[in-house]
Amino acid sequence: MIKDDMQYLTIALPKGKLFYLAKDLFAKVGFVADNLEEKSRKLVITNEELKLKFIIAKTADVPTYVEHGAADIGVIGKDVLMEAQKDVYELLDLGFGRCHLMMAVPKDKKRAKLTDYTHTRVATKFPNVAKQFFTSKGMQMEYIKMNGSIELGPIVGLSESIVDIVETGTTLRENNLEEIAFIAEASARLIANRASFKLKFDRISKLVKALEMELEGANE
Ligand SMILES: Nc1ncnc2c1ncn2[C@@H]1O[C@H](COP(=O)(O)OP(=O)(O)OP(=O)(O)O)[C@@H](O)[C@H]1O
Ligand SMILES: O=P(O)(O)OC[C@H]1O[C@H](OP(=O)(O)OP(=O)(O)O)[C@H](O)[C@@H]1O
Repeated sequence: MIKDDMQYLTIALPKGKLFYLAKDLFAKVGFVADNLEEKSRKLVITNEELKLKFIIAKTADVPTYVEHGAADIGVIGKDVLMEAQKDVYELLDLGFGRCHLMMAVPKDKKRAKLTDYTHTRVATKFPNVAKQFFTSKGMQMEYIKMNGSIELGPIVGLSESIVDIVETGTTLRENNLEEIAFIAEASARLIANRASFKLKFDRISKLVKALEMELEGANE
């Protein structure tokens, strides 16, 4: 059983926005499996011939699967990876899922400078990233962990600000919020389990090279 698993390469794909982008990129380098769909109720999809297993995972759990070796490699947004603080290798920037982490506040309650928000409440899905950012600015904050619709926080009086990702800026605009501090760029990354990277080095490094070539081709 253990020997058999050794031959397989297990890939964790996140449900949600990155799923089909990741699936399509893997398909371009020949990493495919029948019936690999985001909504599949079968959560492990195997291609026996290619010795591949795809795990369909909840976004925030991908770094956990990879850190523990339940998956050899995985695809995850840099934002979630920064927040998860897991001991994994980050192998490649896959270029899609581009967005950035930032702090935003209600337009009509904007304070003169960033440090004027010290000791206020910040609603976020990313408390670790937020804390690192505010600590680097010498600011102590109260963190309120949310799981979605973060922009609601200041509207309903739960917090004075948010830390979240922005892509087009539409959600901020539609909720009368304004970005006041940039925190970090994010995009999808290929990550690997540390032991798998050594034990399956040939296979993983060939995959990384193939993906790099594919991404370079797409950028030309
Ligand atoms: N506009 C965007 N909104 C959300 N995520 C984006 C956006 N643009 C790029 N991304 C990237 O896509 C990743 C996955 O987003 P998605 O909304 O599918 O996950 P999630 O919100 O964590 O999942 P869930 O809905 O299960 O909580 C993000 O972590 C981020 O890296
Ligand atoms: O700048 P925009 O293009 O408007 O995108 C940013 C929005 O997208 C994400 O939410 P998501 O769609 O993942 O829903 P969620 O609020 O449930 O996390 C993020 O949390 C913002 O709310």
